[in-house]
Amino acid sequence: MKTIINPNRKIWASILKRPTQNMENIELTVNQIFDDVKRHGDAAIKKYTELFDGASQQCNMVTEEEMELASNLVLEELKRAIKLAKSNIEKFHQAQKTDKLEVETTPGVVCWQEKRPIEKIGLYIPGGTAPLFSTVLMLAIPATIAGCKDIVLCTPPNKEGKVANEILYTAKLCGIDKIYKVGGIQAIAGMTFGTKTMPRIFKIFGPGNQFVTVAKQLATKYGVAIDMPAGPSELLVVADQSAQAAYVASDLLSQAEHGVDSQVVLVSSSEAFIKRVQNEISKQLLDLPRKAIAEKAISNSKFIYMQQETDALDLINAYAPEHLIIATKNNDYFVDNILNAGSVFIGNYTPESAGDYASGTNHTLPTNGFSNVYSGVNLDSFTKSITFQNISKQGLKNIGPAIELMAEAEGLQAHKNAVSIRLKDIS
Ligand SMILES: NC(=O)c1ccc[n+]([C@@H]2O[C@H](COP(=O)([O-])OP(=O)(O)OC[C@H]3O[C@@H](n4cnc5c(N)ncnc54)[C@H](O)[C@@H]3O)[C@@H](O)[C@H]2O)c1
Ligand SMILES: N[C@H](CO)Cc1c[nH]c[nH+]1
Ligand SMILES: [Zn+2]
Repeated sequence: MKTIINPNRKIWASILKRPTQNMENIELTVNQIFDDVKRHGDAAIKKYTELFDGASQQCNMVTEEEMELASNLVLEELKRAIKLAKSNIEKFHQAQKTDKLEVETTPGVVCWQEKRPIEKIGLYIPGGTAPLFSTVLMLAIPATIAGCKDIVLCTPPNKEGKVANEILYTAKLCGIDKIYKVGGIQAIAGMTFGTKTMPRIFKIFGPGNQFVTVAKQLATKYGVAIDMPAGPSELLVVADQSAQAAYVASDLLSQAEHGVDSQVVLVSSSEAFIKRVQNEISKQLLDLPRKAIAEKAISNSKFIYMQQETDALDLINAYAPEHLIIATKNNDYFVDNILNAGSVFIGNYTPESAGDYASGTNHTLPTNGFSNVYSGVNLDSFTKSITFQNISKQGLKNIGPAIELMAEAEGLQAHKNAVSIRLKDIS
């Protein structure tokens, strides 16, 4: 683990490049699978499920009996933990509901905006290297609060063609019953085109590996919306001597264990502190069941000494991390000035894992620098705003002449006429 000392701004982009695989190869695979699923529907999905997940299945839908059985197999203690997380996630997302916004812009001209749910949505739950049942909570809860009606869930099966009990239990708890044992690119393609067994949906939500993320991006070319690119997990920690090296190491490892292409970064104004964190990482790694994955991700990670807080802030904003932990003497400076981050965790007692599971915020967040333009999943992700207006006779008298003038100046006579014909009747 090497420390980079006060890197020059010119090399920020190159040192902070994400450890993604060759995207061109992935795009090629994604295009081929999309084409195949578009032409051959379920048969193609079956073929790729066998190829990538090693599962041979006759039916790709989870049955009611499977749901029931799975729910009975989840330990009561874990069920209680899931329910606590559900309650907090519900509270935070319920509070995101906003009232109807109404403004009388000119006397007699009333404009308002109302939110309506997206009708048909698809939730992708990662399951390649770990069955992320917490993601079911993060997607199904806001979808239900927003009022989405047709919800399907896709997740990869294991080699026996089964989905983890915890995913099925959590889905049942959240009222989701249309579950497809399909993952990866083939799941995204299935929801994009629709097949005999899978419906075509309007918007796809959820995180995934690079294959899933590139597939979601391709889905947009076929008229399906997506929440955002939410790929391999990332964490940037900015910490100084006031932080606990062991805590910081545990946070960095928490995101490193997601996958070999995860990226974690430490920025600190103390070289001695960085050294302590690196030593702690080496120690803590030894006990991790996913040691090999975390070790590979750590090898791609960056430890950066930044003498000046102002430079550190600029670097963080340029990197636009998915998660940002702030543990410094001067937390307020970073909190007040951060521009680009998916979700921020403040102080020594706010591990990033809290947001992954149970504090209430959503863990489906933009990666790969996209937090400079995208928000993480929230209640609004599941709705669209419709504007309405109702203009009285007096209202049209008030703004009509301005509309007539503007329409004429744009050379759009029919637009002007639509106002003039009414004004003639009123006056
Ligand atoms: N950004 C976020 O909000 C967020 C949240 C949770 C998890 N994540 C990330 O989600 C990812 C989950 O990844 P995962 O792999 O465990 O599960 P996954 O479900 O995303 O992907 C597994 C699927 O990938 C496909 N696949 C695997 N290798 C392939 C290949 N060579 N060619 C084509 N398809 C292939 C298979 O179909 C497999 O079912 C991790 O990278 C994790 O960091 C991100
Ligand atoms: N850290 C992931 C988001 O990048 C979310 C997650 C789910 N389970 C554990 N972690
Ligand atoms: Zn995580």
